[in-house]
Parts: sequence; C-alpha cells; structure tokens
Amino acid sequence: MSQDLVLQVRDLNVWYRPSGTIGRRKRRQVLHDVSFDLHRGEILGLVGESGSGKTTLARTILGFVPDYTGTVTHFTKRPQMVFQDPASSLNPSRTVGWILAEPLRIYGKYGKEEIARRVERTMELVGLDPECRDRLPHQLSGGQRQRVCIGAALIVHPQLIVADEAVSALDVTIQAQILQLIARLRRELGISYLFISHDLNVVYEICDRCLVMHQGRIVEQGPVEELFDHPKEEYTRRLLAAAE
Ligand SMILES: Nc1ncnc2c1ncn2[C@@H]1O[C@H](COP(=O)(O)OP(=O)(O)OP(=O)(O)O)[C@@H](O)[C@H]1O
Repeated sequence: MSQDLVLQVRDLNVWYRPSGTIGRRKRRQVLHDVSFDLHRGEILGLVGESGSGKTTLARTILGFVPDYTGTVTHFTKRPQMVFQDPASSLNPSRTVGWILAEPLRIYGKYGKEEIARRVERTMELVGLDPECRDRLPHQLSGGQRQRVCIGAALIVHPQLIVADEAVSALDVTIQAQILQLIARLRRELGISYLFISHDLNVVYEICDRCLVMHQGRIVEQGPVEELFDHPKEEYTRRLLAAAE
C-alpha cells in the first residue's frame, strides 16, 4: 500500500504561539486532527476559505512549523514548495541561471558541469528560452517568473511539489499555460502535487481528488467530480455556491 504513497498525514494538530509569549497557555490551535494520503502521480487539491489553515498545513508538511502533534510521513525525498508570488520569492539581484543552480549548490554534491547541464535541462523542461538564463527576475514576464520558481523546485528532482496558490497571481492566459506545465510534469515525470487554491474552477480542472478545509479541519474529501457535483457537507455546498 505504501509503495503507492508519497505522503501520509495522520491526526495532525498544529499550534501557533503569538510572538513574544512563552509557555503553552497562550498558543492557538490552527489545525485539528488532519489526516489524508497523497498517492504517486496524483494532483490533490486543497480548498477552503481564507484563514482556514491551508498554508499552515503546507508549511507543516515541509517541516517549517515546530509546534505540532501527529505524524507526517514522506515516502519520497526532497519535497519542494512553490509559492503564489514569483516576484517576491525570487532573489531580485541574481540571474535566472544562478537562481536555478542555487538549490543544487545547497546540496553541495554537484560539480559545475553537472549544475550547468541540469540548469539547461530544467529550463527546457519548464519552457524557458535559453536566453532567459542571464536575465534578472524583473526582466521576465510573470509567467516566466513562475516557470523559474517551478524550475527551482524541479531541479532537485522531487517527487512531491506543494503548490500554494501557485497560479493565483497570474492572468488567465498565463495561468492556463502554467496549469498545462504542471499537468505535463505529472504526466512525464510522475510528480505528485498538493495543489492549494482558492479558485475552485482551477481545482476542478487540474486535480484528481480534493480536500476541503474549514476552520483547520478536513470536513470532506473525495474525487473532484464527485465532490463538486455531489457535495455531502453543508460547508462544501456553501463554498461551491460562493464560487458560482
Ligand atoms: N506565523 C503565524 N503565527 C501565528 N498565527 C498564524 C501564522 N500564520 C498563520 N496564522 C493564523 O493561522 C490561521 C490559518 O492561516 P493560514 O495562512 O494557514 O490560512 P489559509 O487557509 O492559508 O489562508 P489564505 O487562503 O488567506 O492564505 C489564521 O488564523 C492565521 O491568522
């Protein structure tokens, strides 16, 4: 069973502590008993209104949140995250080539030639023209910048990408191109995604299954068509109605 899994989350409870406070008394619970599986090659959506805990779940999965109970089990190495705003997640003073190579330099075990080869291959994979290699982020379009972000995640050959509102800041045409890229990388490389989005149409289009989060709990989950066409929970119905 676990051969088919890239990620298993069980009974996850997460707390934040307001800055400047000590002790356990003042911490606030943000996620409650979250459990789900993510399968190999699957695009799993995560929807829910603002503040419901989606980003917190993503950050906890990637190990950025210290205060939690429950288990997060990764069955693959080097999971990566892609964020909403490519302009602010890219170093403005470095070229695309440098930015793409950075994750490999951090791992420290790749020679110069291997790095150059991987940068070239990754740019090809995400559809960036070779001439972009020496440009700075502000010399790229929004769509190209998001391709750089996806490339910087891909270059370490992850099997899981957590995409947090990765297409939300893009206009519709560019959004469609990036969604096609995500789907192609799944098809060609077997990459799995946890795909967080407030846009239910996008989730319907690209995801296989979906989790619905409300006030830090997963209130419903299932295949997207089933979930969107026949929601069982009142909250899911309201979310769908608000999106129409
Ligand atoms: N670093 C933090 N410290 C304290 N509280 C936080 C922190 N980050 C988020 N929160 C709180 O945790 C709750 C969940 O926030 P989170 O960002 O996970 O929600 P979200 O569903 O991703 O929202 P959005 O769709 O608006 O990004 C919110 O009440 C938020 O204010």
